[in-house]
Amino acid sequence: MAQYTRASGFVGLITLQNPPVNALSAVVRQAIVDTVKIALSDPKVKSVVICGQNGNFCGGADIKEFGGEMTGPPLIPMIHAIEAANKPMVAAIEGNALGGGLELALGCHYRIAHSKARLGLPEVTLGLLPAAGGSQRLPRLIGVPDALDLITTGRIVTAAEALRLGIVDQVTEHNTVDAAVKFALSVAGQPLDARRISTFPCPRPPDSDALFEEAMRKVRGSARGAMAPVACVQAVRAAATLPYERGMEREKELMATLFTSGQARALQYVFFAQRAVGRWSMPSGAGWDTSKPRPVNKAAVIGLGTMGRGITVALAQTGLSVVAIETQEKQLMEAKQAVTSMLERGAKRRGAAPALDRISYSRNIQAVADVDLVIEAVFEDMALKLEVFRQLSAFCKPGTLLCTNTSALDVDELARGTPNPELVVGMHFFAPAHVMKLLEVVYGKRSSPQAVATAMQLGKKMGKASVAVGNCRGFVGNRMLRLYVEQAFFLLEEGATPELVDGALEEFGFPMGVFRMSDLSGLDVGWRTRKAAGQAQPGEASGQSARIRNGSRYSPIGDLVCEQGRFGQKTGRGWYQYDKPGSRVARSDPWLHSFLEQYRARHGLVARSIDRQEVLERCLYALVNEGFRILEDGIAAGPEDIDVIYVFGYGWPGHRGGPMFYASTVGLPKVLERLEHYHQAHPDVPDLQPCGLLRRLVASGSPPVHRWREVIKKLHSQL
Ligand SMILES: CCC/C=C/C(=O)SCCNC(=O)CCNC(=O)[C@H](O)C(C)(C)COP(=O)([O-])OP(=O)([O-])OC[C@H]1O[C@@H](n2cnc3c(N)ncnc32)[C@H](O)[C@@H]1OP(=O)([O-])[O-]
Repeated sequence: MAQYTRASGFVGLITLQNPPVNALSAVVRQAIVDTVKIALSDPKVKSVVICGQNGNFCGGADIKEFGGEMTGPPLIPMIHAIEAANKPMVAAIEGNALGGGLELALGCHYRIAHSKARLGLPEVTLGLLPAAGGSQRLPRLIGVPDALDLITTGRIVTAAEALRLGIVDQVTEHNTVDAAVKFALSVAGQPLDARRISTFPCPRPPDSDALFEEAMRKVRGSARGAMAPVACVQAVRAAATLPYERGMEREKELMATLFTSGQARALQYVFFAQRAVGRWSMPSGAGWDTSKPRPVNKAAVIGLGTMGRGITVALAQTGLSVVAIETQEKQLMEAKQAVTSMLERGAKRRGAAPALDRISYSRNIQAVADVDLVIEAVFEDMALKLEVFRQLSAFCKPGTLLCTNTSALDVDELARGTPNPELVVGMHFFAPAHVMKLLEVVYGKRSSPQAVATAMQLGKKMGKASVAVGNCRGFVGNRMLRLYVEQAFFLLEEGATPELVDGALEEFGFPMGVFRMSDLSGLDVGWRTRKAAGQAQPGEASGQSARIRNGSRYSPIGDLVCEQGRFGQKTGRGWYQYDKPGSRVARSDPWLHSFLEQYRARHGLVARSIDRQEVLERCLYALVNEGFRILEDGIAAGPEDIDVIYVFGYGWPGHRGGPMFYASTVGLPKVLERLEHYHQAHPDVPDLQPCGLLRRLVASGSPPVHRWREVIKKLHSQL
């Protein structure tokens, strides 16, 4: 709702009241319409201020209402009525003015913001565009290039930037509502014609056609099939080329297409999934609501390779004191230099001072003595990690949380090597750790809920999408990925090329297909793991046994490519060829194609024609099937956890909502039928056998994804 009061005798004060973010629900919109009417018809009121309660202006349209039938007064006429008012309307912006919230403010004649306010039109991140006039008013106010930037990216700006761009008229360090009331009194009675943004001509840059073409090329390149960024460019172009009313019609048409596209539904699911993973739970029932995190003011990072450096930067940027430890002098000096330049670059981008003095460097592990939490990021080697943990247990003060940054090692085994296993958790960061948004917080059998709560809270402070998951080989992300990559290898054996597989996956929306990604991250990483596990065997063995491990189909193709010294971009050769080592432009490699032909001939495999549909079904359904197994095993608490991991850590396109959401949109019966089909065709790949949970969900009528938790709970209670 919205409260109406009078301030300083002559100012009508409308306060939006819809905690926590004052979203514009039907009730709030109705209350705004009613209170604006009261204010405008009260002869004593000379001007009006609109603000939000609890220091938060407005988080935009109520996203929860998007799924249902539209009720209450629509936003567009409501904002028009505000703009058409014959008394000055002033927005007092504290906290957030986002989406419909900023559009409401743009309907006002003046905008006063607190210095800590954040403003933006993030609709594109929800698969939409600013369709309450935002796409038409913002370019008229700040010009086409800046409006294009903000609307197509959804970038949020600070009050200082908003002032520089001309979005707000004044920024205050003091009480924003008081400042706005004072301002409203000062402009009472002044003409308003020049303050109605919809009447402004849209400033047209001289080379606007080229500008829009460039903007379109840019969004098409990065959107990977997402419709909203393209529609945003089209809407801004309408603002620049059409009269306001026609522009509004275009905005409406474009919005209607997006609203019913399915992509918006997927992205909105991701928005709520991101929040749902914060309400984590462990199989014991302990969770976010029952476990209090310990305060963390000082942390240590052990091992300053690529991961350790990124983690150090991320911690320092969060405001923590960090002790960065590396035993070798040369590596320590190199790491210090790298961390300093990463912090300086980040600070320059944000226009802030680099947090250099928060970090102290040491070669001595005893420097951990007074820290609250340690993140160990040494080489992925169990014996080495066990030794580090033994030393940490000796030198840390009691109660220090011991976290291991590992992508695959057994957190329970590490915990068993310490006297306080309840203090041990995994923190699986993704490279580069100061950039990538995902963090898997891995709880072992003995990890205390408090330790998990502390790691989850630290992840949140670092701005990560943090997901609590159970301990198993590869945790959630890499455990599922193995099946996806394996299918891609099998497809090569059966007749596909890296170009075909990557093309299908990139068309689906991944930034890179399996093979381009593998070239980027280095083929040798997986090869080393497979050798350690006894899977990769040297030589060119042929015949059935060369492609079987533990009774299941195995493809040695990746191992053979590695034996040629082809490790990907860093060696200039991998699944593709590159101009020189380190180059990023992948080109088709005839060597690889003839290698595949020889390989098939040696193994008696006859290449068949494979289409993109099969590539998608084999790779994606195998991945999804493992996702169901992970849910069945209780490693992830719900489908949202898996989807957040894949969208934020593995390049899964957000407009497809994550693998589990995607499966629900394909239809679970279809996913089940295709898995059955492929399992029948490949009985030597047991992983293709549909998971019991998938069968159960189909048998219970394929409920929507938000109801899967009920089925999973029931399943676990019967075990
Ligand atoms: C014609 C249409 C044109 C206009 C379109 C739009 O405006 S589209 C909208 C454009 N606007 C945006 O895209 C802004 C979306 N919102 C945000 O980015 C952030 O919430 C924030 C920055 C406002 C606050 O961050 P923070 O870390 O302080 O808090 P938090 O993120 O944890 O959220 C707290 C709770 O509020 C909930 N909730 C939040 N917003 C909305 C909403 N609009 N609606 C409903 N609910 C919303 C959220 O789910 C959570 O609920 P839970 O889990 O407790 O049950």
